Amino acid sequence: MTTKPRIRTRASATALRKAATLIEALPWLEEFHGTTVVIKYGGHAMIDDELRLAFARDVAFLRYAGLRPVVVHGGGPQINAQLDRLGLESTFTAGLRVTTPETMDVVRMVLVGQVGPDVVGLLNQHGAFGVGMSGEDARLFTAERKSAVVDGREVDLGMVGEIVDVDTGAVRSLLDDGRIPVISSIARGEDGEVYNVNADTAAGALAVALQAGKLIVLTDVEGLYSDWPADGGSADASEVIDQITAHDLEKLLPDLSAGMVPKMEACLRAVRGGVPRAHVLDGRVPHALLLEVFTDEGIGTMVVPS
Ligand SMILES: Nc1ncnc2c1ncn2[C@@H]1O[C@H](COP(=O)(O)OP(=O)(O)O)[C@@H](O)[C@H]1O
Ligand SMILES: CC(=O)N[C@@H](CCC(=O)OP(=O)(O)O)C(=O)O
Repeated sequence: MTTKPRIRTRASATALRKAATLIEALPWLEEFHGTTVVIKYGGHAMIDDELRLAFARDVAFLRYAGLRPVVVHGGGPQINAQLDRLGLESTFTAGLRVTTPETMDVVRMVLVGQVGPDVVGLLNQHGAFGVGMSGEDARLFTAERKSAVVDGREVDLGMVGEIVDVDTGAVRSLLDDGRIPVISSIARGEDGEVYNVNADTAAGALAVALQAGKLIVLTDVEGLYSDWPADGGSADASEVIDQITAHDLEKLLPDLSAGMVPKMEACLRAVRGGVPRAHVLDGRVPHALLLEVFTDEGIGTMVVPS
């Protein structure tokens, strides 16, 4: 007895929805194919195991989709934990860690020896992509000592650096080779000293030097709130700004508080330096990166040129 071949004439509603989601990504795939995207990875998304796996999948997805992702990682909470174990205090001024030479050793050890390799390991579950680099390697970042101005007074921050030069040679070689550079925000000075650079700042400087198509900063809030801390004390009472021009952001900067300052400064620096779009996204949302890059709505706050 012969059996008739089964012909499927109708796709299920679920299958059609899946196809619609995939096809929604087509214009974005066309636009961003070959584009360099600098991603600052930090905050809560780095601590939660599920979110770490989702982040690695997203970055691998971007790479397989033909983009050129570069990851600059933070690690503030991990540095705090290590300092705590060693009985050393964590002190911040204007959102930056006051860095004694002793603290600098810990910062370097945690970022280059622990957090960076952890991110590389996650990415490499999806292919031989992740290559860790410190900003000291191949002269990626050159820094000068930076101080902060608080209430009109200059305050010494110790070994905190401000990036004055970026040599993108090694990062470009890795990208051309199909790798995903994973960068720790440590820099060497012309004076031979090692400096601690805020990771948001480092990501912004790198995005400009690479003339990236996007800078994406992942953090632990939905984006830039118009009113912080919100009236009523809860983030729910405040609205997320979905888009802001560099001009308007510059006016807003003096009113922002500590954690958001280096992020929004990095976005401003990137956009003013020729990066067409900079985003602050909620790293607590699984697959926030994919939602931003490949869907029509986008999420978080987008900074655009004036
Ligand atoms: N206007 C604002 N909108 C959103 N968050 C803000 C704002 N001002 C200050 N913040 C604070 O900035 C924090 C993000 O900075 P930070 O803690 O340094 O993040 P990360 O660890 O991701 O680098 C938020 O969790 C929030 O507490
Ligand atoms: C100068 C300065 O503050 N450097 C940061 C570098 C790490 C970082 O920026 O980590 P997050 O992005 O997780 O905050 C620090 O020592 O904590």
